[in-house]
Amino acid sequence: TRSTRPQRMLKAVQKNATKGNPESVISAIDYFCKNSEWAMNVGDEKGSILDSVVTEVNPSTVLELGTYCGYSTVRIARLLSPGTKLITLEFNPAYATVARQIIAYAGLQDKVTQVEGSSADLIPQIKERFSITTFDFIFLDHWKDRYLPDIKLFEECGLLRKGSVLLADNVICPGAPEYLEYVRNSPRYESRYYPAHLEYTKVEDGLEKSVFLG
Ligand SMILES: CCNc1ncnc2c1ncn2[C@@H]1O[C@H](/C=C/CNC(=O)c2cc(-c3ccc(F)cc3)cc(O)c2O)[C@@H](O)[C@H]1O
Ligand SMILES: [Mg+2]
Repeated sequence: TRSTRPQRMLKAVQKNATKGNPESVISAIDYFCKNSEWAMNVGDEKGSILDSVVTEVNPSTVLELGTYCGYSTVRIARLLSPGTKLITLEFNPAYATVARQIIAYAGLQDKVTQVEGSSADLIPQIKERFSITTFDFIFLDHWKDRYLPDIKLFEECGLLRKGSVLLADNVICPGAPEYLEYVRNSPRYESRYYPAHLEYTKVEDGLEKSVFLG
């Protein structure tokens, strides 16, 4: 049977990137998406904004919702201080399998805890399963209509502390209007929009950074 796009992306990484070199893995995926097949990775332009926010926060505890093929997982994990781990949630086993191989090719498997399942089920289990009290940094890039319910779940489960930073992809395209309305109007968040473009296109998109105020 025909391969899937994630499988073709993995092949491109194995062919064009250098094992153990995260930068080359990122470049290989961006090259594949620009020259062969578009895919919904955060991409290089928004990825650079992601890098700058991660570097600024220098988090000890990180959560990513929506691993997909692991592109943003690699971008984040390569910037983490030694001993820091990132938890990434993905409920599609086929995507999780590709991501595992791409993260391993980058040599970052020791900095990443991949968890297979839905954020709705997993978020309430995180404290206990991973002995986490709160997250310093959360990257939201899963189903756009799940951003709002999941941020409310973070609040309910006590996973946010004063200063926790949430960064959401695609707040313009495809868009997350209810999420934006919430974080921009809630007195419990300080929000800022980073304008950019939809990955590998000229279409307007951007990232929303929201700091939990406690
Ligand atoms: C039930 C919600 N909980 C979840 N828990 C765990 N993993 C989840 C969850 N939702 C979705 N996922 C996974 O996250 C990924 C989904 C991401 C959804 N992203 C998008 O739809 C998206 C879509 C676009 C886009 C933009 C313009 C277009 F014309 C076409 C597509 C661009 C992006 O950057 C995107 O992130 C998949 O790997 C999916 O299996
Ligand atoms: Mg996205």
